[in-house]
Amino acid sequence: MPRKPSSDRKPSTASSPADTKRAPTLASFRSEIDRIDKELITLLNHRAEIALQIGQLKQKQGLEVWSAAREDEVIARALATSRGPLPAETLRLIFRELMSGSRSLQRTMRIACLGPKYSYSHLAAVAKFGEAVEHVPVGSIAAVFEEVNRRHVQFGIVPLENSTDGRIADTLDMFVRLPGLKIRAEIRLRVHHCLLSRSEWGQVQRIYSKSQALSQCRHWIGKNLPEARLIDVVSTAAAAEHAQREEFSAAVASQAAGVSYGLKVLAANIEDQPHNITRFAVISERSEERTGRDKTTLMLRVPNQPGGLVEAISLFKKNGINMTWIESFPTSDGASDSDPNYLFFLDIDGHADDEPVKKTLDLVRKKCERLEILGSYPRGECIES
Ligand SMILES: C=C(O[C@@H]1C=C(C(=O)O)C=C[C@H]1O)C(=O)O
Repeated sequence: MPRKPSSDRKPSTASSPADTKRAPTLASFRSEIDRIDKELITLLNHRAEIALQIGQLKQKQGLEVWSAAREDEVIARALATSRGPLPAETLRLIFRELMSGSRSLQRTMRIACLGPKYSYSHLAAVAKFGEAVEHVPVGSIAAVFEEVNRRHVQFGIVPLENSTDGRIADTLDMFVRLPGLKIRAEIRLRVHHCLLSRSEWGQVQRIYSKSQALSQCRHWIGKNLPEARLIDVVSTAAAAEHAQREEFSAAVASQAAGVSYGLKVLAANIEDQPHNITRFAVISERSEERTGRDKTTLMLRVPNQPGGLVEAISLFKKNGINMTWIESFPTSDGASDSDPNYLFFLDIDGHADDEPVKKTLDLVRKKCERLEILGSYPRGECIES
């Protein structure tokens, strides 16, 4: 049985420093904080016990412990309820870890991402799942998909697209290869790059990073370090490792990677566009339930003939369904030497179980040679890295 919340006692005002005739002292303020902390701990544990019971119920019903939709709702409500003075970001972090810790009482979730730790994929994983999970850094985006597919982990984090630099081909390619994996949630992470090094600015001869990060900073680098050699490595965190090992080299990576590898921040916020957002997908074996504020990602191939694409996607317009993303992706799927083929990746508003979306997808399917629903999931808010 869950314990009753500590007591019905209202936050005591009688004993508050303001009501005593004497001026409040440091000691009296601190004893008030000690009393509040005690109540908070009782309430936090009471909350965790209830979450544990919800987890047991879910297990009986064959549901998963983690619910992206519910966690978004809890955080949104906490932020809407708060009248300050705590910053919204602080509250968000507190609730994120509270839910992460509650989940871990039932099972340690394993989350794969492109590593090493402190890559942006890892930061996105922490932003979504908190710290009380086992982060499993792997060597490539393909390996993230494979880890989920082999059930070595429950979830994987993969980048889909960046607002400055466009789609991430390695991710789209893996959806072509393993279309059975579903997008379960999205994470929109505001990415701020730093130039990190153990050497001084004037000594930097080589800059390591992932190709997308170098591309997002290319004007800044061209202007400020025009002579440096740019070297593409598997991830931004791997770049920080190089910069730690080698003198006269630098990395473009997150500030957190700089702290972790003991590097100096030679310059911060070096991304060319201040609005630099990477959209990550949480992939798993199943889709998320409806929330009423969902989107759906599709992968389709249309006949290679005049109007093939228009005939399929005009059905969204006809049925009042908003399309928010489209990417064409060359593929060997269904292609021959004389007849190259393209797959299209699309995002539409709504959940595949919403009646109007379902009906429209049935019509779209008839116009396609192939249509995969890669997942329906709640629209993600933008989170700071
Ligand atoms: C308790 C639940 O399970 C998990 C824990 C949550 C929490 O601590 O509030 C919220 C969503 C789930 O990820 C639930 O679904 O309500």
